[in-house]
Amino acid sequence: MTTTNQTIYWTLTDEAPSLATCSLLPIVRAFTSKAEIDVKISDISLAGRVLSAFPEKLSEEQRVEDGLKFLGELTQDPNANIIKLPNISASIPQLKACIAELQTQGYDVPDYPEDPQTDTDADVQTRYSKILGSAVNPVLREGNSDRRAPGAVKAYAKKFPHSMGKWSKASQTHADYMRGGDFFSSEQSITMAEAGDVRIEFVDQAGNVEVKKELSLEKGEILDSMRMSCAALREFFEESLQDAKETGVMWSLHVKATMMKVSHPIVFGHAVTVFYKELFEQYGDLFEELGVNPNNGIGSVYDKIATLPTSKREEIEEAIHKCYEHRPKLAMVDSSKGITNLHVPSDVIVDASMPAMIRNGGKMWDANGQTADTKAVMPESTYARIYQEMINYCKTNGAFDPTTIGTVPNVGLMAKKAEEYGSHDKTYETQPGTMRVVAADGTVLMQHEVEKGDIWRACQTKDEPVRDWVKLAVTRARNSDTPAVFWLDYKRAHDAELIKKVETYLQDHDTDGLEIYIKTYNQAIRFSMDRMFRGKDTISVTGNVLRDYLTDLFPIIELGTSAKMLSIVPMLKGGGMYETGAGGSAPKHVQQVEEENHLRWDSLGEFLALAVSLEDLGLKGNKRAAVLAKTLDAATGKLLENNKSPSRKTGELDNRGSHFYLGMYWAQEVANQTEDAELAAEFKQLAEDLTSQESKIVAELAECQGTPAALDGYYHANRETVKKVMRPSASLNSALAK
Ligand SMILES: NC(=O)C1=CN([C@@H]2O[C@H](COP(=O)(O)OP(=O)(O)OC[C@H]3O[C@@H](n4cnc5c(N)ncnc54)[C@H](OP(=O)(O)O)[C@@H]3O)[C@@H](O)[C@H]2O)C=CC1
Ligand SMILES: O=C(O)CCC(=O)C(=O)O
Ligand SMILES: [Mg+2]
Repeated sequence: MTTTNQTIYWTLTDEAPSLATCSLLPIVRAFTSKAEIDVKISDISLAGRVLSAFPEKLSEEQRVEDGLKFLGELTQDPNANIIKLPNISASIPQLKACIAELQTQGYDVPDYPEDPQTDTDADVQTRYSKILGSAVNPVLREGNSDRRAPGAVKAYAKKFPHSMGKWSKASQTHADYMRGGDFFSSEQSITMAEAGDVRIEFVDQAGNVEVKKELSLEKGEILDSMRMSCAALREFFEESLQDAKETGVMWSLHVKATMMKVSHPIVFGHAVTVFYKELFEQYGDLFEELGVNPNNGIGSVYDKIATLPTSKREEIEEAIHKCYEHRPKLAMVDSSKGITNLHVPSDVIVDASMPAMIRNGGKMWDANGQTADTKAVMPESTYARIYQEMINYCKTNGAFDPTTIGTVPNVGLMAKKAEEYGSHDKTYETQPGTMRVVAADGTVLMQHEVEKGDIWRACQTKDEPVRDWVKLAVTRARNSDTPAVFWLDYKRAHDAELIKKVETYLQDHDTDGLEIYIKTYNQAIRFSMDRMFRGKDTISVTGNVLRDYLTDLFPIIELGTSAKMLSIVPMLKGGGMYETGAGGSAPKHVQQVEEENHLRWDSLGEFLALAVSLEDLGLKGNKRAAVLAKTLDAATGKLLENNKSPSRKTGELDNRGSHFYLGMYWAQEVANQTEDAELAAEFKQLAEDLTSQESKIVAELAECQGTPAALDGYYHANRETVKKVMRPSASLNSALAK
């Protein structure tokens, strides 16, 4: 498939970003249409993905194109130009809610079968499993990741700093993680000297061999295998709960059940059944009958008991409450609604939750709506240790000061489902026996003894992405004239393999005058924090998980949110994907719209992404696109300087208002530039209209706020209704229509 270089594919996603798109896109198109650029929508929303999976269940008019499949193919095209907004990575409870909503709207999509009994159910479950969890990003990310805060954004944060919680030296907050029995302690890793096939096998205690999966590996590919002990995990949870209870600190769990969609829901489930141990002991059989799945959170218990007679239900609710008596305080997601950290596995996601806690002076919310110190539990020790380093740093030096600190951008290994983030189809909850990786000739390459309930997984890292990542790191270090640190721990089997490659591939590049280091995670974060504290910048060059974690951690400390990051994925095949920021789809923001018609979503990530997307079209020969890119950058700079970003408060400038300002500044910039006089003339009218009507438009955008806004759906809102909500200014709409 080939495309002209005149199309930008703009993804339609979920929640706050999809609302924002309704307001922003008409403005964007007013500009791009003058440069013969078509901005096409591609629907990759959760609802869109569900609908496209069951065409045979839908009428002709109800069917939708499989946007993800289309874009996945497009990533192989050197002219691909995709603007990717954050989407929901759905947990099972979210998927079920989405299905139920579509059914009430008249779409005959099947229920999610938790425990398939028939072939039809099994087929439905397979189709849904491709939609669950982080199903979008790995398909589109056919390149490595380059995320940073542009100069103008950093300057904005220094001029208008976000608030930071105070850190006390006496804070009880700390990270807690397993000291043994986890993936870190059991990791094994090999590099393929030649291309070849391997088998993942399970050998039971009687010696029977079951082939779990066959893999064709490329020359130079790294394959890891590792095990987490179920017994050690449960013991760790019990000890950490008792320790929290004894020391009087709140307890919170931080995992990534969305991205790590197979292993982390299991880990989450163990936390639930250990925390509510007596409950599950007492009602285990009943829960089994009712189909309670602790991996879906304690919320699953509440869901399933809803159908029981009142007296039984109340008895179980009583038993749940009894568990709290001898457990520590549990961190809350929404204390006003009684939603705890263990309710739903997708509510607390480690990449965003830990930085938010650190930004908050090490505190999370308790059941009374008060903030409290917390024991932040991340069972897997590999990455948890970096958070403890930052906590230590903040306890010693106080909170970081956004007006003075430097920046830590990231170059992340991500392409081709690198490392843990591609392990889902090679993750197993085991029976007692041996899990092993065997070469075609029968040689056992790696093996682990496993017990019942252990989690065993294998991870692949291809050579081509590693080469590209090293090159990207050198290029970024050169272009930003900034030291770069590879965060690689020689004690980790996988990293030891990677270090050999990095040392080899660095020699392919001119690194004269560059500062490039390889440091363990703890050394790397201390080095970076020390420099950041002194106002200096340091590029982090990391694997896939740290890419994800650090591109929330540092931006949330530096800028208040990772939404303000420029996030570029230079695709291996030459195209470009421009992600908007590094954060998620901000469900809380939608709630505010529904209650008060105020959208606090900041589209800065979209503005930055669009500018580089246009710049790329410019480099590929479209001169007007180049002018639009430059003027958009200038407009974004002005928007930041004049503080026209959305406010959190209803009645003040929101997402729609900041879009208006972007449009006004952009039109002014285009009208005033001299590179393309004809284009300048074409934008004179729009610039004048928007400038002269500024106060009227801003008033119209404020007037609509304060009362609830119905969106006719959450996962599959009615687009026409949303458009009306998101485009309430008649004056702005008519200026754009002209
Ligand atoms: N690239 C992707 O597609 C990603 C998708 N996700 C998905 O998003 C969903 C929610 O994830 P969650 O971990 O809650 O993270 P979110 O980033 O959605 O939410 C955390 C908080 O970050 C702030 N925030 C995020 N984006 C913006 C923005 N543009 N403007 C202003 N503030 C912003 C908000 O803070 P406040 O409420 O204080 O305003 C928000 O509540 C999940 O389904 C997750 O899987 C997550 C990460 C990346
Ligand atoms: O795809 C996801 O689930 C989340 C991705 C993410 O958090 C990131 O890439 O920063
Ligand atoms: Mg992330």
